[in-house]
Amino acid sequence: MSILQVQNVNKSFSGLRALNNVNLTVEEGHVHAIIGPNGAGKSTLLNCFVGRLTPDTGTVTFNGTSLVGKSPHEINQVGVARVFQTPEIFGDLTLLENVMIPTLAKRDGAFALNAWARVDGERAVIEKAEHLLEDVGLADKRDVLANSLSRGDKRRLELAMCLVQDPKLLLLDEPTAGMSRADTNATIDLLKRIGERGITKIVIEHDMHVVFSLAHKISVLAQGTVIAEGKPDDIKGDPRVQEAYLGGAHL
Ligand SMILES: Nc1ncnc2c1ncn2[C@@H]1O[C@H](COP(=O)(O)OP(=O)(O)OP(=O)(O)O)[C@@H](O)[C@H]1O
Repeated sequence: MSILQVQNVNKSFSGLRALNNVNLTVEEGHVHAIIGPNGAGKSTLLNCFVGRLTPDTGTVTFNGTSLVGKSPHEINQVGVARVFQTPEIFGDLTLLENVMIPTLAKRDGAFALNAWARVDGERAVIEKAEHLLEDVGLADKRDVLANSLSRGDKRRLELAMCLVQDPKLLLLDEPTAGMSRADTNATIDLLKRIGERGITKIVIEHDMHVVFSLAHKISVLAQGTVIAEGKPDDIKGDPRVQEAYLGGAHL
């Protein structure tokens, strides 16, 4: 069953066609990778899914609900969460506080920081946040300020902040960018474990090791157009992809 349908999406920036009639279907529970060379339109497409951009034409439907014209907050409320290339965390709060914030925001609609007093009594919220920190391997740092984390840990923290919202669809924009090979492999394992919960994921990624380790299906964008789509093995051998993506090099 599909969870996200993208039909005939177009987006231009002052004459530049960033997305050209993009069609995409994401199956529930799958990891769907979107790959392509720099400037292919991957981030533009993701931004159309989360309400940061509105397509000029076309439809984006999540679980039967149109996302076009909805605000990022509204889209988040229907179950779509995004992990950014540059982690969006609160540096001067502890890890535990960081993970608690999205839960409170989701529950109250608008989060007010003076709500901390109330939060003290909220054992369930604290326990959920603690579990998530454990899941991403940061439990021992729960009372540390987020500013002091390494880049890899900041990304893990942001992932926990997304997961605490119980998203149905998780969008990951280059989740391993700038990571060492060891951190990259740890992130692959972590994302596989999250996969066991049945959360659907869309991953934009340049690292083919990550893509082929995780993806059930891959869509290849080049100059705003989907030039190929299929299972990892099909994509690996597709000459159009090798030509467009790596200038003829082998994936
Ligand atoms: N806000 C904007 N204003 C003008 N042009 C833009 C804007 N955002 C993206 N573009 C252009 O649209 C095209 C697609 O950009 P996009 O960032 O979506 O590509 P990408 O595939 O994500 O690239 P990368 O892998 O380098 O992140 C590029 O030519 C880019 O310069």
